Amino acid sequence: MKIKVEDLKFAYGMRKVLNGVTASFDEGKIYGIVGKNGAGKTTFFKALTNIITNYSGTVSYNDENVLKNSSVLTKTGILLDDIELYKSYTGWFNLRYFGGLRGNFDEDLARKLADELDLLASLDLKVSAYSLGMGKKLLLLISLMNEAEVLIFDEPLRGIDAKSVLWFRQYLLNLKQTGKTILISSHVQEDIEALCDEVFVLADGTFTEAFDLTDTRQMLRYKVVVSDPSVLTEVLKNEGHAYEQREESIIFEATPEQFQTIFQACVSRDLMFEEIKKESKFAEFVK
Ligand SMILES: Nc1ncnc2c1ncn2[C@@H]1O[C@H](COP(=O)(O)OP(=O)(O)OP(=O)(O)O)[C@@H](O)[C@H]1O
Repeated sequence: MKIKVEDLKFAYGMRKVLNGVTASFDEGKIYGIVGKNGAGKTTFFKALTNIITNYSGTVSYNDENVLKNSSVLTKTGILLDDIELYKSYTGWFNLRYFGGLRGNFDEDLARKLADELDLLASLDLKVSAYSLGMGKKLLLLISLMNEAEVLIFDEPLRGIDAKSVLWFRQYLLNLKQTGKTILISSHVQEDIEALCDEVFVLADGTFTEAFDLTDTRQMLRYKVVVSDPSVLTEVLKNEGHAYEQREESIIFEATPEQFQTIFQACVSRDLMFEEIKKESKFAEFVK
């Protein structure tokens, strides 16, 4: 399903949070929404899913306005941090209740995924006895229960163990292959890099930057330590790259192809690279 957002504006009282967000999200892709604490990522997701409705602008799924036809949301799975589970009931109760709210509940699928997430045995316990990570895994399972066409995850991997993070990443990449539309917010650069095709930066109420992570010509930020910085800085100058020297490191921007040219020019002058770190430029907006 294609999601289209036009000029979305929303305020909590006097506090403007979304101030004219326009974007569209296609099938078969994973989108990252990043931004500082309080930038409005959760609020944006709530507006996409009718948890917040008193906004101006439009949100449509396959050209159906969600405010006018909320039934399109039966095809949406959402994980938000602040969904209140029934703590005095078991994991199974919560899974069947919330997982089944929007349609058929597939007990076999629930059991299979719970097993893969090492949560199966704990589903018989009351949620009040869950650790933070177990609660998060239960929320993850709930969001995956209704075979949604659109999946929206607010910080889905915060607090869960490394094995489950890898499991969940692979699960999402498989879902993407089946044509789902997936949005995810995260403060973890590796999760965004491993999962997302495109990244939008939310700041001051709008998307201020967008990065296409599938573009092999994207500019990366390199941070390197070399045996003789003067050789590298000379090569960078010759190749027309600005750079910054910070303690031991030299920092500059280049595409992977440009980096190869710089690297070869340096190596042919016997320069040793002691450390090479690279990161996508979006990384500065994630933390
Ligand atoms: N129910 C609420 N009532 C009033 N203000 C709220 C409410 N929920 C959020 N806000 C405010 O709206 C702003 C955006 O919050 P939101 O939770 O959407 O940000 P976020 O980008 O998801 O942040 P984080 O990265 O910390 O999760 C913040 O200033 C927050 O204090």
